[in-house]
Amino acid sequence: QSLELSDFEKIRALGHGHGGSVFKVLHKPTQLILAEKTIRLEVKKEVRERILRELRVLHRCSSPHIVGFFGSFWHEGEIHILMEYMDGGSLDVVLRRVGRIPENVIAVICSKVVEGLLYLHNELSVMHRDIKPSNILVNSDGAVKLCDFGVSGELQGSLAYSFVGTRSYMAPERLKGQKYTVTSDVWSLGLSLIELATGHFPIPPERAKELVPIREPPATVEDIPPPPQEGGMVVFELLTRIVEGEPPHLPDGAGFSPEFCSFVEACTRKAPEERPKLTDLAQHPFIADKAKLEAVDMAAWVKGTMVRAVLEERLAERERFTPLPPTS
Ligand SMILES: O=C(NOCCO)c1ccn2cncc2c1Nc1ccc(C2CC2)cc1F
Ligand SMILES: [Mg+2]
Repeated sequence: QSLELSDFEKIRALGHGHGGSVFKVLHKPTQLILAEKTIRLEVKKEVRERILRELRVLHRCSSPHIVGFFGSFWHEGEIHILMEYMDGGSLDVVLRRVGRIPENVIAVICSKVVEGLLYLHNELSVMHRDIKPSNILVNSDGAVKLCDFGVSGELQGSLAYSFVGTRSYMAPERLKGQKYTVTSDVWSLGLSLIELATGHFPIPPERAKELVPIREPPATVEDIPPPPQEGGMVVFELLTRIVEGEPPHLPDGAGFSPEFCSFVEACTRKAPEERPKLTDLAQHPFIADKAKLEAVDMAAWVKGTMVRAVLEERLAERERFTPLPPTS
């Protein structure tokens, strides 16, 4: 196999999700800094082979809105997936640092996520199946990219039963066991946008809670507030509310533009057939005005959210690559 476990040197842990851990690693032969995700799966040999074969499709995947793929291999019951390192991290962590994200920045994020979903649909014929802030990554070049999408049906199937946690971005039709369509990703996008804009997961509608103030990023990683206690609302009550309750929406009187409110309202319609298709979304006024989007300095905004420690780490890496001026 082209990738060898021994060629990778762990630099630091980037996160631990349900079923998976991600490390920042150095690939010694190429000196590339990558992110290595490991997922423990006890599956038969032919299932392991099929997952690797299905992931190989990712080598043909090249889009500015999809996290790069460098290969994958099995080792002692764990699959290792090597991908592009995104130094700005995932939006769930960025959100905890800054409280909530300004609407003009959300419009840029939303536009790139829709383009990424269109790429997955048109080029790979796959739906994402797990759109949420933690699967949208940003970097200090101002890029916004998708990861953890269902490119391998086998891996998707093997992970299906590991869904835990009290927050579900799943569309009502999916919670009712009906078939998952690309507009289910649109529902999840709508929920994610409300969370980015208000700083709260939108179900149950927390009328009492004011908007989380937009904060300056903390000085060090330790100052990042912990994730909301997992023991939130009882899961069943939450899922019932999603299936039977009114759809979530942006709070009125909070200064969100009519275009933003209209975009979110369309995404979170309960009936999947009433939700816009990705091509309709791409032309929605909230994200169709490219000049408005280009006016946002995304690179500067992401840098502003990165704790100093990570920025210093990044500069050190850059020095490693910048050739020293020739000695005179
Ligand atoms: O990681 C996942 N869920 O996260 C939960 C486990 O922490 C999942 C799930 C289903 N999947 C079905 N096929 C792949 C994956 C997949 N991982 C994954 C997908 C795409 C990439 C592209 C290179 C960017 C990297 C990935 F790691
Ligand atoms: Mg993830």
